[in-house]
Amino acid sequence: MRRPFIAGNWKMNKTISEGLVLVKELKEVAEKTDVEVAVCVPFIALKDIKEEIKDSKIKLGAQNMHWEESGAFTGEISPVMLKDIGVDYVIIGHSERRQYFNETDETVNKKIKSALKHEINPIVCVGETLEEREKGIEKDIVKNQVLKAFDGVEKDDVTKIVIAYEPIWAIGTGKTASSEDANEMCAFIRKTIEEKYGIDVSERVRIQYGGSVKPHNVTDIMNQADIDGALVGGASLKADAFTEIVNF
Ligand SMILES: O=C[C@H](O)COP(=O)(O)O
Repeated sequence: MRRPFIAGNWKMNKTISEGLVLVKELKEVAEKTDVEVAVCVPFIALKDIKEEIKDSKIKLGAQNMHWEESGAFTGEISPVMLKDIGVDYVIIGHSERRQYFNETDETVNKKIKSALKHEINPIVCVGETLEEREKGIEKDIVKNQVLKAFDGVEKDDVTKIVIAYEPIWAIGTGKTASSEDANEMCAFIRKTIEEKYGIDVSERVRIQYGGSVKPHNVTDIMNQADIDGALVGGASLKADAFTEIVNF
């Protein structure tokens, strides 16, 4: 019922020409699978990558955006600009943006509502730090992030949003949450959505896991009942590894 969704987040990697080489190699796997496949690429590569994948099944994502449509915001990119290129998804509130660029629950919420207004599907990231998990407050943290992210979001829009649960301690570290722990949190996120919007919505919203997803652990992760996909960092930079992940 929920279509599996594997998205690669290239982060600040790949020149345009390197990115073009990679997506050319991914077209075939996207063609042959029922899994939805997206690449979330640096802003400057969006247009060229779009041109390369326009006749393929690969979807295009950005990694951030401003919530305003235009204005004096030096260095920022607006939803109007992303839509003009034909972007399908935008990652919002990635932990690296929260940690290094002062992204807050409030800006995440503004960005989500703006993306929806411009018909770009948000992939909203939530997740706890290691310290928070060790204190046993990880569910409180994640619930709070989810509720603040969805504040004011209309029921009809909820399933346009993909939620990515990314425990911060698992990102780029080689440590993955056990698939059971990851599923437990994804089920908890789904419950949080159910409490706010009802089960008809919560059963349809897609929840990804992110954090050191690799070819060797993806099957186990994707076999979990409440995990509908993966947001893949490091392993999305190599065609063979990402292809194996998509073919979990
Ligand atoms: O957005 C992707 C996540 O931050 C995971 O990155 P990673 O697969 O390199 O751990």
